[in-house]
Formats: sequence, C-alpha cells, structure tokens
Amino acid sequence: MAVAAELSPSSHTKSTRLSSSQLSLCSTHLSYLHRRALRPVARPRNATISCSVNQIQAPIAVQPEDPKGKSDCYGIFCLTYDLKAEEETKSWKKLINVAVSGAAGMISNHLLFKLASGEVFGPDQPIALKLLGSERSFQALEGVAMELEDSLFPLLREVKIGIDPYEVFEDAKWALLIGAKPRGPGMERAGLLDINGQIFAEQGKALNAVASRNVKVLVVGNPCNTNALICLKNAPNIPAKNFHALTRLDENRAKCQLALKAGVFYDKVSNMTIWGNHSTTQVPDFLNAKINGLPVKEVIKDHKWLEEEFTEKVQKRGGVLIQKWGRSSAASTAVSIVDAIKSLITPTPEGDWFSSGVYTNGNPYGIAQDIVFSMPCRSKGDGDYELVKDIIFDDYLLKRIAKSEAELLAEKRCVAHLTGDGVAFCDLPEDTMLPGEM
Ligand SMILES: NC(=O)C1=CN([C@@H]2O[C@H](COP(=O)(O)OP(=O)(O)OC[C@H]3O[C@@H](n4cnc5c(N)ncnc54)[C@H](OP(=O)(O)O)[C@@H]3O)[C@@H](O)[C@H]2O)C=CC1
Ligand SMILES: O=C([O-])CC(=O)C(=O)O
Repeated sequence: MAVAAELSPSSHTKSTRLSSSQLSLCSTHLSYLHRRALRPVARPRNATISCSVNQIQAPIAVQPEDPKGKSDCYGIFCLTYDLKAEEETKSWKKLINVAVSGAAGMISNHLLFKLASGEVFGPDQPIALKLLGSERSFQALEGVAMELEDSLFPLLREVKIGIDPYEVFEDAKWALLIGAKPRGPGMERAGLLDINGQIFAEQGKALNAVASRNVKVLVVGNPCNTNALICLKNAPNIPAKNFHALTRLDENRAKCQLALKAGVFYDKVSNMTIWGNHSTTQVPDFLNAKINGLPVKEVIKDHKWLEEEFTEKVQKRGGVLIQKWGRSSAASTAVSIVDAIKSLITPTPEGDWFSSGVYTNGNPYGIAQDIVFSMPCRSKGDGDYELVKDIIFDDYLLKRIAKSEAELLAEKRCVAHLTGDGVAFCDLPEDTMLPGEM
C-alpha cells in the first residue's frame, strides 16, 4: 500500500495534510521519530513523498538555498501530522502561531524554550514558533531552530524561520517583538529612537497586513514604550489595546527589592505598579503596593529609603546588571515576558494587579492620551485587560509620573514621522535613559 502527497510550490508553510491512517502507516516505519509526537515523513519542498509499509523514503531536512526559502519551515518541522491521530493529543487546543522577532538574540535564547515547553501557554496548547531574524542573523537563527528540533518538545508542532515580517507574522496570535538595535557608543538617543522606530513601523505594517485580527503584541526591544506606540500606529486594523510594552521586568525587580528590605519572601509583595516609561524615569509605586496585604509604607517605615534608594535601584537595576554581567538582562527578561503573557491569559488573582505598558487613550488617571505608558492592569484571562480604578495618588507619585509622561511625550515628538503625526522634532530631556544605561 503506498501513500503519495504532491506538494505545490506554495506549500512551504501550509503543508499538504495526510490522513491519520496514512500518517500512522508512514510513521511506524521511521525510527528517528520520537514517540511522544506523531511526526511522519520529512519531505523537500516541491517534492512527491511516498511511503509504504515496506519502503520509506529517507527524510530530507529542508535547507533553504535561495532568499525566498529563508522563510520556509525548518527541518523536522516541515513534516505534516494530524493532531487527532494520537491519543495524547485528543485534548489539545487548536494550534496557535507565536511570532518572535530578534529570535537569535540573548533574550529569545531563553524565551523560546519556555514557549516550546508548554510553560507559558499550558500543557494542552500546541504551538507554532515563527522566528524573525535578518540576513545578519540568519545562520544563528538556523542554529536556534536546530536546538529546538533537538529538544523534542511534544507541543512544538512547527518552526518557521524567516527574514520577512510579512511572512513570519502570518496568522500570528501573539507577536513578541524583541529584536532591536542596541545603543552603541556615541549614539544619540534620538538616533536610537529613529533606527528602532523604523523597525517597529515596518513590523506594525506587517502585523496589520497578515497577523490575526486580534493578535496580542508585546514589544520588548528598546525604547519599548515608544516602539510599541510606533507599532500600533502602523497597525490601524488591530485594536490599539492589544499592544503592550514590557515593564514586567521592572515590576519583578521592584517586588524583589521590597521583599529584601521587608525581610519577606517576594510572593508576599503584591499590587506593584510600574508607572510610565521603561527608562530611568519609571516610577515604582510604593504607595499602592502591599506587603502581606498591608500598605508598603506601614511595613517599611523608612520612607526616605522608599523615595530615594528603592526608586533609583529599580530604575537603574538594568545598568548595574550590565556592569556586573557585561551584557543586559536576558534570562530575567525572558521570565518577565512569560509572566506578562501569563497575566493576560489567566485571571488576575482577586485584589491584585500587574503592570504593563499600554495605550493611554481613555485612562482614568489623567495621563496624556496617545502614548504607551505603564499602568496597573487586571485581566479575566482572555488576553484582554482593564485598567485598575481604585488607585491612590500623592504629590510625590504624581510628580514622578508627570516626569515620565513628559519624557514619553518628548519621545513621541521625536518619532512623529513614524507615527503619522507630521514632522519629527526632538527635544528629549537630558536624563532620558534606558534602564541599561548609566
Ligand atoms: N523591556 C525590557 O524590559 C527589556 C528590553 N530589552 C531590550 O530587548 C532587546 C533585545 O535584547 P537582547 O535579546 O539581549 O539583545 P541581542 O543583542 O542579544 O539581540 C537583539 C537582536 O536584535 C536584532 N536587531 C534588530 N535590528 C538590529 C540592528 N540594527 N543591529 C543589531 N541588531 C539588531 C538582532 O537580530 P536580527 O539581526 O535577527 O534582527 C539581534 O539578534 C534590546 O533592545 C534590549 O534593550 C532588554 C532587557 C529588558
Ligand atoms: O537597557 C537595556 O537594554 C536593558 C533593559 O532594558 C533592562 O535591563 O531593563
């Protein structure tokens, strides 16, 4: 009995599906297939595969040779399979596409394996990883894909690597935008805003054109708030509410410092808001945060420490780490990306909240409209969020928030040419820095 599947030239990602019986027939004879997931015959593009009980065509990993091929599925992930064909997959949810840019970078090197393991979306959620790189990083991206292959993650059903966001973001349900040019010596922040802004404008357009209409976008690449603003402005068909700038790392850093000072384990710290920009003007809010359910100021009586040392420690944590490590936070950033996603796909515990850089239109705090600002959010676990209403403010907090707001408004003026707001005019305050800059 023979099975044949004809593959068309355009079939490089949406591969021809074999029936369950055909698949299991093929797969029983392929010793290289691991047992946890049904992974039948590998095939080159534009090829006919045939397999039979007695004769199996040797699998050939696809190695792209032309630039177009660079966006193809990768190696073992070019195999077709039927999720219904195996007992253990019966309770699995529908496959989701998760796109990651800067996929060959340091943060991604930690993050991708968490995504693929099921740690983020759960043990019943198969995923397809769509990895965006560049000509510069393409070989490294292949290395990443090879490591993903070798990890034998049952839930990882597809990997695609590519350099064209219009291909890589197709049908993405999540887009984790990590890739960005790091600020080099002597580079003006305005220059960084412009270079990275171009990247996020292009990626916003690509998301707008090809991603799922309800894609959730998490911008990590710095300066992440303004990059997120640029991205959402270039994606008018996707709700602005779906765009986030990562400030969860700052929240985690703040919780850790408060726990350390109070002598408690960090799970006792809750209601931690980071307000504003992911920069040294960010405001870790100790007025509304709680330790063991009590206001922080009742537990930590040293208010001078809170206002000065604590605040600065959180604002500059990234820079201190770079001095020690010689590179910026990657593992803890990946962990905080996981936290940020989980906060949107699981209901927020009663009475608590989390921080995320989100679009300010309609915010109840009087923060300027039309910027991306970190604020306290709650989620029902459906991927969406609402802003927390019962927040208290004092003069200290308001003054600090105003400073971060002014900085973001200045950043916005700098990138007006990328947001459709006219001619850019850059008058950034002198102390505008990323957490990693000292
Ligand atoms: N929001 C937050 O809390 C944090 C944000 N960050 C930010 O995350 C981003 C990624 O960090 P990390 O993974 O450690 O960085 P890496 O330098 O390890 O990787 C960054 C990736 O960005 C891509 N990139 C895009 N454009 C350029 C360019 N013009 N020049 C050079 N590289 C470029 C590169 O991939 P390719 O060539 O494939 O495009 C590279 O692999 C940085 O912007 C960093 O500042 C870091 C920590 C915390
Ligand atoms: O500045 C950087 O690249 C690193 C960063 O954002 C952080 O550590 O918070």
